[in-house]
Amino acid sequence: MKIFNSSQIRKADAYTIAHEPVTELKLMERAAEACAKWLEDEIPRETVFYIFCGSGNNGGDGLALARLLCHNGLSTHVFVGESNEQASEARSVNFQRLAEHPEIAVHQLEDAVELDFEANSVLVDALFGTGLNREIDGKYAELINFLNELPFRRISIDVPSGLFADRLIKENATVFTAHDTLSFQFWKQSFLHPETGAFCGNVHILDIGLHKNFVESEPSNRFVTDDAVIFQLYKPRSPFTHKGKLGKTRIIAGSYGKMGAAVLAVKAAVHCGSGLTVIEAPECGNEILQTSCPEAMFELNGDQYATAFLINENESVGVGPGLGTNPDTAKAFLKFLQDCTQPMVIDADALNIIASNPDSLKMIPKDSILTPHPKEFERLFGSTANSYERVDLAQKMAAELGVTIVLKDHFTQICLPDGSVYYNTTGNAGMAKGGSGDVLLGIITSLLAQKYEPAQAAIFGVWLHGKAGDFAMQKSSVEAMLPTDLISELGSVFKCLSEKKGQIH
Ligand SMILES: NC(=O)C1=CN([C@@H]2O[C@H](COP(=O)(O)OP(=O)(O)OC[C@H]3O[C@@H](n4cnc5c(N)ncnc54)[C@H](OP(=O)(O)O)[C@@H]3O)[C@@H](O)[C@H]2O)[C@@H](O)CC1
Ligand SMILES: Nc1ncnc2c1ncn2[C@@H]1O[C@H](COP(=O)(O)OP(=O)(O)O)[C@@H](O)[C@H]1O
Ligand SMILES: [K+]
Repeated sequence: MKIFNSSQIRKADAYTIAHEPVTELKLMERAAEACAKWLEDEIPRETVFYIFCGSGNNGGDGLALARLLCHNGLSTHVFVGESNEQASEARSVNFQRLAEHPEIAVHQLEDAVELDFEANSVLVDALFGTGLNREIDGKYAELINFLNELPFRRISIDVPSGLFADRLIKENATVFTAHDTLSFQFWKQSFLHPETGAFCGNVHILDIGLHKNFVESEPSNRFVTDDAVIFQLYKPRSPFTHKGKLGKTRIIAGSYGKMGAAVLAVKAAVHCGSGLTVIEAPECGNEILQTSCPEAMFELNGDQYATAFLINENESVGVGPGLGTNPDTAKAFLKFLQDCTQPMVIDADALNIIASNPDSLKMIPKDSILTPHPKEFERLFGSTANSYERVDLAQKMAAELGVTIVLKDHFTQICLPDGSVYYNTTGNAGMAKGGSGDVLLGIITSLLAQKYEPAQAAIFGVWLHGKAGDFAMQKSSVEAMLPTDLISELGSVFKCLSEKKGQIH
């Protein structure tokens, strides 16, 4: 799914109105219908809805929503400002149509502070959407601050009021803090970054049928990895395959005291379908690795830490978890980096060694995949003021170096050598536990061995990793789930994928 900025979203709207054709009023009705359906499916019927409507079309959505909810027998209050006369025609018509339902209580926005809210209230924010053009202050800020303190579920229509669709806000800016955001047609960039996404709660993208021709032809180099992308990438196994056709994965990981990282990476590689898997590690890991993952072959690269790296053609290499940064390991790794020509997956201490030897950046084989967390990224490429600038820098560096950079985050960003960026939306806070990144390295390297193109392996691997995390969370909790559970859940994720792919073809 493409990510569009505010002006592109306005163009999508206008294009749909002109080419479907459909009136602005009808499009607003579609948006309100989609919200009403979501609310009726998800929220108990005995709820009282309080809908706060601004002066633009976001407010118009709120007014239409109030009418639809009331029409379906739900208890509804709306709040409007004084400036209804400046509104668009579609919003004005929806304001007038409130009269069809005299049971809808209509209040002034400033009266909210005096109101006795019912115990079973839900607050709906239709104050500002993609038309926000400055920070919120004055009366609107007071109202939003008041609503944010009330002990009720809060739901935003299209965008939490106070957030811009496509840029950062100032620290301490006033923003409606939503538990859920019902947004139209596209993910907005601000939902995907921690500084702004934290205001959105759970995001639900509702289809309102914006014109397909516009979506296809309008350029964007930012995407969200959606199910359509994944179904296209996933290659089901041929029944006639054999292990020799499913690639050889080499995981180079582990040192004394950090052998768990190697165990997690190699197990993830095996569970992700690698035909043959080798774990290259120091002697101190031999017994641990052979016992915990008998499916993998063991090859020695040192005593307590790696001092030599083996190069084998026709293998896909994933290097770094638990490797350590002993000077002998660093020296051997840099030589290996220089001698290798095949794309590889580079994580953790291997990235730290590169960061300490900046000249080695240009030795990274083209099409390799780097998987830094934010701190590792900073060590490699320098600090940035915020996550928006960080993804811009990652996008630039990926293109300059001809590599894929997997910038690990809540919504991990996969920056490809062609300059495009894919945001991943699977995964959850239960994965914020040492070892989750080691699992990711194993998954991506395994896919690379199975002849997924590097960019595909990165996009698909990050999605699989997050999806396995979501399955693990359902069975356990964000607190208790383990990186090991991600590996166990890979089976269920592939099962779902192959069943769904079977239904499509
Ligand atoms: N695109 C689509 O596909 C569809 C879009 N739809 C909906 O339309 C929404 C976009 O509507 P929109 O363009 O009318 O803008 P919106 O966000 O309601 O606010 C603009 C108003 O706010 C004002 N204003 C701005 N900042 C302010 C501030 N800080 N403090 C105070 N005032 C401020 C500004 O007035 P100004 O003061 O600048 O003259 C203007 O009057 C979109 O989010 C979605 O919900 C659906 O109906 C159908 C499909
Ligand atoms: N809050 C979160 N939401 C979604 N994914 C997360 C979250 N926290 C961590 N992750 C994922 O878990 C992994 C952690 O990687 P990393 O920091 O390298 O861990 P480690 O090196 O300890 O194994 C990344 O893939 C990251 O995207
Ligand atoms: K809103």
